[in-house]
Amino acid sequence: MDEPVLLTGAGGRVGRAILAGIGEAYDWRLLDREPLAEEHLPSGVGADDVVVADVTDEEGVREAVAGVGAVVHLAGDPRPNAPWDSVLSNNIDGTQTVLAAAAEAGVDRVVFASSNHAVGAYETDDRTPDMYRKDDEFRLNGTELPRPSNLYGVSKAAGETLGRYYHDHHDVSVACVRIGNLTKGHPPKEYERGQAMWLSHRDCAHLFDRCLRADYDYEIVYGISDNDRKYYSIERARDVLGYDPQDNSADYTFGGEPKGEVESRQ
Ligand SMILES: NC(=O)C1=CN([C@@H]2O[C@H](COP(=O)(O)OP(=O)(O)OC[C@H]3O[C@@H](n4cnc5c(N)ncnc54)[C@H](O)[C@@H]3O)[C@@H](O)[C@H]2O)C=CC1
Ligand SMILES: O=C1O[C@H](COP(=O)(O)O)[C@@H](O)[C@H](O)[C@H]1O
Repeated sequence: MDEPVLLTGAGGRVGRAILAGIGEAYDWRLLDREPLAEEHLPSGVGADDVVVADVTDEEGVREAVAGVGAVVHLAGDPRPNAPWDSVLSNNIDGTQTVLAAAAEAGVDRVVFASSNHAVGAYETDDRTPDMYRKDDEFRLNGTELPRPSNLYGVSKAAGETLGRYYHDHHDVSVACVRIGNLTKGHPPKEYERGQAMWLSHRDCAHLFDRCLRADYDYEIVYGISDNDRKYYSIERARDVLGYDPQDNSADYTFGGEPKGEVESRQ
């Protein structure tokens, strides 16, 4: 891609994982409401490429999207227990502001950080904990209706629907990635749900890279590694985006140690 890619929420966990993996592959414009630490900037990204703005600030966002070819929209309140006023402003209003500015500027594609919490209520008492385990065959594939776990999940479902609207009415390609649990270095420790939806840092960067390169119209995909324990299908991400994850929480003990290291000590 010749034009810059705008990354919102660049200073956060997901933003840093993306920049660590594919920071050198694109010409970036980075936006966050907090100033970004210089050590997290990829080489080639200077002060002129960094925008300190809130995604609810229409004018600031309009300036940030001017001339970009794509937007990766991560900025928002990531807390599953976030209160309504925060998700309404940061997640719903912020996402609408970003999508509207992108559509107005003629940006080709927007990649939206959705969440497992948009569908968390599929994890019913009668399905859990079996659905978190390797031999259980229950799968969500992205075609199901949202069933949010919480108001944060409602805001993510709203972001997906806003993406649908801006795709249908303004021809923006939109990929919504229902991210599982991004954890660096190892799957979440002693947490079955987290191990079923682990997204490693390298698979995260690769998945967003595919979202920036593949051709699609409107997609909802799950963003998890190729975990044995999965209850989210990654087939759509493989087929449409060419996602080819390298990591699997089954390669680690329940406590998060690489199995190879444990075996070599025995
Ligand atoms: N980390 C994870 O495992 C998951 C993350 N996600 C989603 O991915 C996105 C990024 O999450 P994380 O990096 O984990 O969160 P984070 O809190 O580490 O990073 C979010 C970044 O966005 C910025 N930000 C927040 N509200 C903003 C606003 N109104 N305007 C401008 N900047 C703002 C913050 O300053 C921060 O740098 C979020 O939308 C979150 O809901 C979804 C599922 C799982
Ligand atoms: O959307 C998100 O989901 C992950 C996983 O949820 P959890 O309730 O199992 O921890 C969460 O860690 C992350 O903060 C959130 O943005």
